[in-house]
Order: sequence, then C-alpha cells, then structure tokens
Amino acid sequence: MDSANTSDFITSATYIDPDKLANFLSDKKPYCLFLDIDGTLAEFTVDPKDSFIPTSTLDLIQAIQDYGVKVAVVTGRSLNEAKQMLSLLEVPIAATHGLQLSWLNGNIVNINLAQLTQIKDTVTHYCLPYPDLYIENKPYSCTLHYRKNPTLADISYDLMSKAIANFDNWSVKQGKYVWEAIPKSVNKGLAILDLLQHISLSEPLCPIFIGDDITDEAGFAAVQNVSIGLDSDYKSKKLLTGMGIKVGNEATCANYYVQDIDEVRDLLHSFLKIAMSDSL
Ligand SMILES: O=P(O)(O)OC[C@H]1O[C@H](O[C@H]2O[C@H](CO)[C@@H](O)[C@H](O)[C@H]2O)[C@H](O)[C@@H](O)[C@@H]1O
Repeated sequence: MDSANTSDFITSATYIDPDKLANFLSDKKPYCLFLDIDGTLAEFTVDPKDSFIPTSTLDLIQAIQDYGVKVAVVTGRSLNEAKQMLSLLEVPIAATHGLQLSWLNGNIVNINLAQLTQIKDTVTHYCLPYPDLYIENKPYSCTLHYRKNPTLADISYDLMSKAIANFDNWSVKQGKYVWEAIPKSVNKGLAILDLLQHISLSEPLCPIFIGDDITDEAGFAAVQNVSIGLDSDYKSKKLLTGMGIKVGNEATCANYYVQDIDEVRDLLHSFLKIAMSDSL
C-alpha cells in the first residue's frame, strides 16, 4: 500500500475554532489555499456521481479569489469530474492525485496506459463475484469502491494488490472506502509543489492545505515541510512553512484540524473576512 504508516502521523493536531482562524494565522502573508474535494468540500455519497459541492461553498471560494487570494484544488477525482463539481469556478486543479494538471489540459506523461488497461481488466474480472464493489470510471487510475459493503475492505485490497503485482511502478493508495491503483511516484504532496510553482508570482506564498483523507497526508507533509516516510522527500524540494488542516480528528501529520465539512465552510467564511479586511 502506498501511504505512510498511520503510526507515523502525530495525533496532537490543534483544533482550530473556525471563528478564531485569525488567531492561528501567522503574518506569513500572502496566503494561498489548497483545497481537497471529497470529504472536505463535498459530503460523501455511496455513488461518487451523486456528490456535489454546495453552491454556497463555490460562491465563498469565488469571493475569496475575488479578494486576491490564490486558490487551487488538489483532488483524487479525474480532471473532468473535478471541473464538473467546481462548475463555473475557475481555479487551477491538480486532479487524479496530481497526475492531471489543468493548466497542461490534463495531458499525462507519467503513466503506462497499456498497463492501466491490463490492471482495469484484471480488477473487473476479480470483482465479478462481488456485485457490491464498484469500479469508478476514471481515465488514469483504477479506482475500486467498497463503501456499499465495508466488510469487503480486505478482499478488495487483496484483489487490487494482485492486479498490480506484475507492475513495479504501480501502487495501491488507500482512501475512504476506496482503493486506487496509481503510478507510485504520484501523490498530493508533489501535486501541491507543482501547483505552487504554477501560481506563485514574484513573492513566495504561504500555503494552507485543507483535506480529510489518508492521501491528503502527503499534502500536509509538503506544506509543513515534514517527512512522513513516503518515497518522495519534500524537505529537499522547497522550504515551506505552511499549514496543514485536517478535516476530522483521526491521526494525522497536519498541525491543525477542524471537525467536519460544516466547519470547513465556517473556516472559509473566516478566511474571506480576513481577506476582505486585508484589502482595506
Ligand atoms: O482527493 P479527493 O477529492 O478527496 O478525492 C478522493 C476520492 O474521492 C471520491 O471517493 C470518495 O467520495 C465518494 C463520493 O462521496 C465516496 O463514495 C467514496 O467512498 C470516497 O472515497 C472519488 O470517487 C475518488 O475517485 C477520489 O479518488
């Protein structure tokens, strides 16, 4: 499995009361915001096609951008799905965990499509006895969902592992009730570094990343410049001292957390107020 061992994660993240966000921000301006989608901006649903980002949240993000704050999205969703969920909101997107970058029109270099097809075919075959398992239709990963029947967690992990066994460059990433086969070198930490390079102008930005899932840990590590035992070591890449904010109070390497998606929205409200007063 390609995720840091959860025992590497600290569990002493500090709770941020969204109304008191200003107390937690240092003066390392200008900030930029990196946002995950599922479990952060969108509530979970059994069928991924049913989930959406509320219009009020999209409006908030638009307003934050209008006050000059750079916002970007870092998601496991494919680029097309992410764009649909973001509707009219125009933000740079690192999709499929960073494999697809919106400003490169989602063009992929780092993937062996023949191998992906073989993996998908094998997983489809292995899933035949398990109608509760759902393979999401994504162009650049093989994504197997078991939310409908959580008792299938181990079985679905085993069959994904078997499907990639002959391919050295693939790993199985863990998400919430989902396993995803994706090239080993791809993760949200590197995706954030790509995004930062894309959005930074002359002055360095202080990144704040909000996410809820195990795949988001690589993103927290990148913005906080810590190592969590993943293959890629961010420390040598850039000296960042940003903030990781985990949604939920599970073990995490993020320095901060909020309770749930409602509190993410409250946090964005507070961020907007701060951005408005900064622009006065
Ligand atoms: O990085 P994210 O934006 O959080 O995307 C991660 C995965 O999100 C989706 O799966 C999750 O949400 C589904 C819909 O609510 C839910 O059914 C599933 O259990 C969750 O894991 C998406 O379907 C995946 O492709 C993303 O990789």
